[in-house]
Amino acid sequence: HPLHLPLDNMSPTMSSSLYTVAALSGRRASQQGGNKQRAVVQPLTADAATEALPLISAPRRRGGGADELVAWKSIRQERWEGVLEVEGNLPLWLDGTYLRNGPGLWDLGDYGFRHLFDGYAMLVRVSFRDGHAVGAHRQIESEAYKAAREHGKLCYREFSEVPKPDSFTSFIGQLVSLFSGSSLTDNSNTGVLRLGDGRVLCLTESVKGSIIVDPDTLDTVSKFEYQDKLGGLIHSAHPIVTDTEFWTLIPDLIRPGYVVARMDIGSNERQFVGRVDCRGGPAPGWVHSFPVTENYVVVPEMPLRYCVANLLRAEPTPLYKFQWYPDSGSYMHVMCKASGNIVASVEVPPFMTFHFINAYEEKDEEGRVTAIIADCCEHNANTSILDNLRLHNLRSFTGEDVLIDSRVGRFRIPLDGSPFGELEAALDPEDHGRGMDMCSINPAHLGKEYRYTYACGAHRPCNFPNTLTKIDLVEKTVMNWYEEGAVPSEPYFVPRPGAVEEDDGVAISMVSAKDGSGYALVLDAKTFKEIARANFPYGLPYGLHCCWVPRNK
Ligand SMILES: CC1=C(/C=C/C(C)=C/C=C/C(C)=C/C=C/C=C(C)/C=C/C=O)C(C)(C)CCC1
Ligand SMILES: [Fe+2]
Repeated sequence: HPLHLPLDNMSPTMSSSLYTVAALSGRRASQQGGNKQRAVVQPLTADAATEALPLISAPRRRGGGADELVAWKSIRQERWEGVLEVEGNLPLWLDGTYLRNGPGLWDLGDYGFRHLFDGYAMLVRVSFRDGHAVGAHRQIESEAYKAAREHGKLCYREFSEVPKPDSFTSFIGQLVSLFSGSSLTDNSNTGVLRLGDGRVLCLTESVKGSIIVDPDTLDTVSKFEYQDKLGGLIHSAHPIVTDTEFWTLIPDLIRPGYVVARMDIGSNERQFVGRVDCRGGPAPGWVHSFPVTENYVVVPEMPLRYCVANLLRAEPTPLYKFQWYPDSGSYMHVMCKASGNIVASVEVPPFMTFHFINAYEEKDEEGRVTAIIADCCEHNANTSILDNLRLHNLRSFTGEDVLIDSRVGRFRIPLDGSPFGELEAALDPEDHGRGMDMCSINPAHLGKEYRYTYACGAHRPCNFPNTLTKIDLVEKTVMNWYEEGAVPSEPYFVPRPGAVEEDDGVAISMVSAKDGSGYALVLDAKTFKEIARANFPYGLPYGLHCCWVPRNK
């Protein structure tokens, strides 16, 4: 029988199973002897489903928005789990769990957040076995999310939102807590990765927003506490992770620069490797991600720099916590992993990137390293991409082509002491619709020469990347997947066990469809054709980064 869940993303034609978490109203909680809001897990019966109250009362502020895409709608049921209906044939070797993190809840009562990156983190899981799929989603229980749920208002400083002080004393308190880091969010809504020791870690750019989750139950297990003295309140949201190592970048806002640190897998102790001093000022450039090669760490310094004044501001500025300093220059630094020494520091044309794709060492005929090649999703040095990602803009597509152009930006950083590096498009950006972000590669090629990247591209006119694209960086050719009105997330490459060829595997993306439904799309990475889709019984909000947890590993 169809269940009437309080979930506006629910497809009316499908039934659902398993759990709901209902936040009890004050009335129900006090009947049970408590006076705070409490969440309980209960088996989902038809009765429970109709009785379950929305976690945070429904936002009415947006004025209906019947034609609003499900990709940009909050999910207000904390968790769900159930068997997914599969169309097509899932490969039998696909045995494990795909996890995707991202913002899932952008509303607190009648108050709607403004930016995509503000939403409270939600994990999506699709577990594949024997050609079947089980899906689930669950909110991450960060301190920021729990406090918002308990008090019905924002309590921590998010990407663009800042708690409103209710008195002068609390304003002073907030300033003090900003410097100590205690008011910074731990809303871990950006990445998810599997460490070589099996722990699954969710991340954002605050160090305290590093949270261990259980990949099966999606339980929030604990904070990932660094047991070292490196400090730092913020770090890159994309550490580089292999089976044995973890590399991270910590921007230093006091003495503008970056600390490069390395951690052994199995440990919680980062070790200082080296430091890069900024060549431009007044603060380090934003480092959402960075690339590595086999022997080097590449530290990007872009003119979109952290801005302490904007970090302190109560209202978001057009560039949020950042400021664009075109005269400060753009640089790429290269650090030797073994010694921590800087082996190159070159000036490059201005750039704007969130995501590095990969990097590798270019060698001459004698095998000497002559240059570092580093590829990224580059937004033509245009910071307006941040404005593209405001929820109002995402929710109001008028048919006008407003998505900022992007390309595969390829840096060449010479190691011969030359002062300048190059930045050029690695292929004609028209081939992927001048849209390019949310990339993945075959992890076996991390830091090494590689040929393929999978990403979101554009079918214009659009206001957001709306295709999936496979880019052959050697042949400079592209294959695209597109479905009208669909919003696909990062196509995550999962290699077939035992594969030899770089593109032998699948690319998995979660799609928020135009009709309000949602599904996990499985593309053959070689042909880039759909081989199966696993349908969720409700629409999924857009999400960010993914990882793969093989079974029994
Ligand atoms: C910047 C500070 C903070 C928070 C930073 C956060 C949450 C950054 C998140 C960045 C993301 C998710 C970037 C993703 C980009 C995606 C793109 C361009 C997608 C394109 C589509 O295909 C705090 C930690 C809150 C405070 C300190 C400063
Ligand atoms: Fe990212």
